[in-house]
Amino acid sequence: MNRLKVMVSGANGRMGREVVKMLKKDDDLLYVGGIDPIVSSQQETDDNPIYQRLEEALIAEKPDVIVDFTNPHVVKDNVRTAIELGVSPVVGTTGLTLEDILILDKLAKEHEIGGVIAPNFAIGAVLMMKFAQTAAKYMPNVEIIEYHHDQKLDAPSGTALKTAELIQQVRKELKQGHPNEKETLIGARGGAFSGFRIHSVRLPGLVAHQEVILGDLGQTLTIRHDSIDRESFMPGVNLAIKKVKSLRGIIYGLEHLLN
Ligand SMILES: NC(=O)C1=CN([C@@H]2O[C@H](COP(=O)(O)OP(=O)(O)OC[C@H]3O[C@@H](n4cnc5c(N)ncnc54)[C@H](OP(=O)(O)O)[C@@H]3O)[C@@H](O)[C@H]2O)C=CC1
Ligand SMILES: O=C(O)C1=N[C@H](C(=O)O)C[C@H](O)C1
Repeated sequence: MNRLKVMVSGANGRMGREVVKMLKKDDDLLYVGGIDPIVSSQQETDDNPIYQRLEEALIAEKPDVIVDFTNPHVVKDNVRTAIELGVSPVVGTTGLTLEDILILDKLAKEHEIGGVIAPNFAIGAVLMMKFAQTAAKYMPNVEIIEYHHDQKLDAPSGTALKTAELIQQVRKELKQGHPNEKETLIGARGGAFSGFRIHSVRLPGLVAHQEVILGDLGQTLTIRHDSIDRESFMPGVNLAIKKVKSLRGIIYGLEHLLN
C-alpha cells in the first residue's frame, strides 16, 4: 500500500516537532520534510529536508497532505497556496476567522480538495466544547476562562472562540452581569462575545487549559479540560491526516470526523 506523503509547516515549532515525531512512528504515513523560516540542523537530514518557502517545498516533494502549525499571520496564505497546488491542508493553527474559513472552503471546493481546520485536536477538548454547548442550552449564564503558556500569540484562543460559537448557537440571548456594571480597570471583565465573556490567562508553566463556568440560582457548573502535554493533540492530527483525502471542501472542527 502507498504511504500517504505528509509535510509539516512550522516543523521546528512546539507543535511541529511533536507532529514530526508522530509521523515517523506511523508506518502508514511518510514524512517527506518540513517548512520553517529557520532551518535547524538537528531536524534536517537528507531524507527530511527543511524548506524555507512553502511553494518551493510543495512543488519539490509533492506531498498528499500538509499539516500547518505556524502562526495566525501566515496561516491563511499557507492554506491558499496548498489548495492551489492540489495538496490537502490539515490545519491546527488558530487565528482564522469564520469568514476566512468560508473563503478557503470555496477555494477547496473549486479545486476538488478536502481540508481540515481544527482549533483543538485533543479529544477531551472536543468533548468539553460539546458538553459546554449542551449545558448552555439549560444554563445561559456562562463565562469562558482559557489558560495558556505565555508564548501564545493569539487571544482569546481558537478553542475559546469555537466554544463561544457553539454556545451562541443554542443559548437564549442574554446580556450578563449588572446593567450598570462599570469597569474601573479596562479589560477586567474580559472580552465580550454575544452577551457573555471570555477571559485569557497567559503564564509560564501552563500548556493549554479551559474552563467553562455556568451559573444559576444557588449553583454553578464547571466543565474543565487540561492538555498537560502536546502529545494530547496527536491522535486527532493523525485521524485528520488519514481522513482528509476523502473530503471535499473544508471542515471546521475535529468533531465532524468523529463517529
Ligand atoms: N489545533 C490544535 O490542537 C492546536 C493548535 N495550536 C496552534 O498552533 C499554532 C502553532 O503553535 P506552536 O507550535 O505552539 O507555535 P510555535 O511558535 O512554537 O511554532 C510555530 C512555528 O512556525 C514557524 N513559522 C512561522 N512562519 C512560518 C511560515 N510562513 N512557514 C512555515 N513555518 C513558519 C515558526 O518559526 P519562527 O519561530 O522562526 O517564526 C515556528 O517554528 C498556534 O496558532 C497555536 O494556537 C497549538 C496547539 C494545539
Ligand atoms: O497555542 C496553543 O498552545 C494552543 N492553541 C490552540 C488554541 O488556540 O485553542 C489549541 C490549544 O489550546 C493549544
